[in-house]
Amino acid sequence: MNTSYSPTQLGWQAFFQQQLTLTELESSNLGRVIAHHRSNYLIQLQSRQISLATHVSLPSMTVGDWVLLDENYQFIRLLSRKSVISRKAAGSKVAEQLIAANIDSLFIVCSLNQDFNLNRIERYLALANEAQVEPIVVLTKKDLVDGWQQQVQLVQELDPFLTVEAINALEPSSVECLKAWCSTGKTLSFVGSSGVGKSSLVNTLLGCKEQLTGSIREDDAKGRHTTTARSLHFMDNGSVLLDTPGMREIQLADCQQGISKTFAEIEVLESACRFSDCSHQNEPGCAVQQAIESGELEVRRFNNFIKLRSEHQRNNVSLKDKRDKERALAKKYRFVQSDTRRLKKGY
Ligand SMILES: Nc1nc2c(ncn2[C@@H]2O[C@H](COP(=O)(O)OP(=O)(O)OP(=O)(O)O)[C@@H](O)[C@H]2O)c(=O)[nH]1
Ligand SMILES: [Zn+2]
Repeated sequence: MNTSYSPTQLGWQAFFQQQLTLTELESSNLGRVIAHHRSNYLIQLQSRQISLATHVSLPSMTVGDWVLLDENYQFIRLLSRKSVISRKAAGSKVAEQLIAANIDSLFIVCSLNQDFNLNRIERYLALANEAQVEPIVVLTKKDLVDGWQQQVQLVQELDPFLTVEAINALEPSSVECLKAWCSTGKTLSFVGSSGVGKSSLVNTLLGCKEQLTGSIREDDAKGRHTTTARSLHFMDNGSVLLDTPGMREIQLADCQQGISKTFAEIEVLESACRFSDCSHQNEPGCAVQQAIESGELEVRRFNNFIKLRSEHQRNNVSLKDKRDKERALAKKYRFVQSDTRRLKKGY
């Protein structure tokens, strides 16, 4: 690929510049991770792409990360992230999986037909709020649904300050409203279930067919997901789009602030309960139950809050336990290494 990009077109911002010395700025190469495959990372530099083989010595990286490379394109270090979206890895494995790094806004994509689900939107809002990136809820397939205005209203009721847009992802004039977030140097990411129209949206915004979409997937006899890896695309106006594959399971881990911010009004109610450890079931003086009875708080929203909070607590305990064990093991290795060195030197 011979296309040349300016640092700003790659999403370079003052936040990253501040992390470099003058010498590093003059003598090193800067690159952005644009794809993460099983055995390598694909790095976009200003005028070329390079492949960096995955290796235990490399930190865990994800699409959107900025890396510093020496003059021979050898890895020096990963730059501190402005934001990162992560989840607990799918399945029973206890690990955090990075989804996207250094993004400015997150498009939460949900279709207005069968996929429409307020609980799922709240889950994604918690992710965006944890990462402190601006969430924009994008409701697709407006052309296929009558009465979509009602669904827009339901999403808006989750938070009066939330931006909610209903669109037809296949129609350029319909996605025009999203261009306000696509300004030069900004990185946008998309999350949402498989088939909701993320790749279609990327294509319409880019004005081309860079991403294969579901209609092409339907020819795939194996029925595989169209988007198999996260990837970055560069828009002509200088913004960067980061597509993610549809995720069947987004379990929250390390997301306490995100959950608090998403359900702020419930936490305020909780603090007004008579008992500080109120379970909001049938205790006297429960402000949460009173709010549900008066219609001020929706039962669905309360149940989802309890569900996400307990899921988070469960995952966080296992993650913390894993990290503590890893730390203890690393300390043990360091001790054994220094002990061996000491014995070799004979003192
Ligand atoms: N009518 C209509 N069809 C849409 C719209 N958005 C997406 N589609 C269709 O829905 C199907 C799935 O769209 P994709 O863009 O592949 O969905 P995706 O979210 O990228 O799916 P994954 O790659 O599996 O994560 C395709 O056949 C699209 O043409 C829309 O707003 N209106
Ligand atoms: Zn209570």
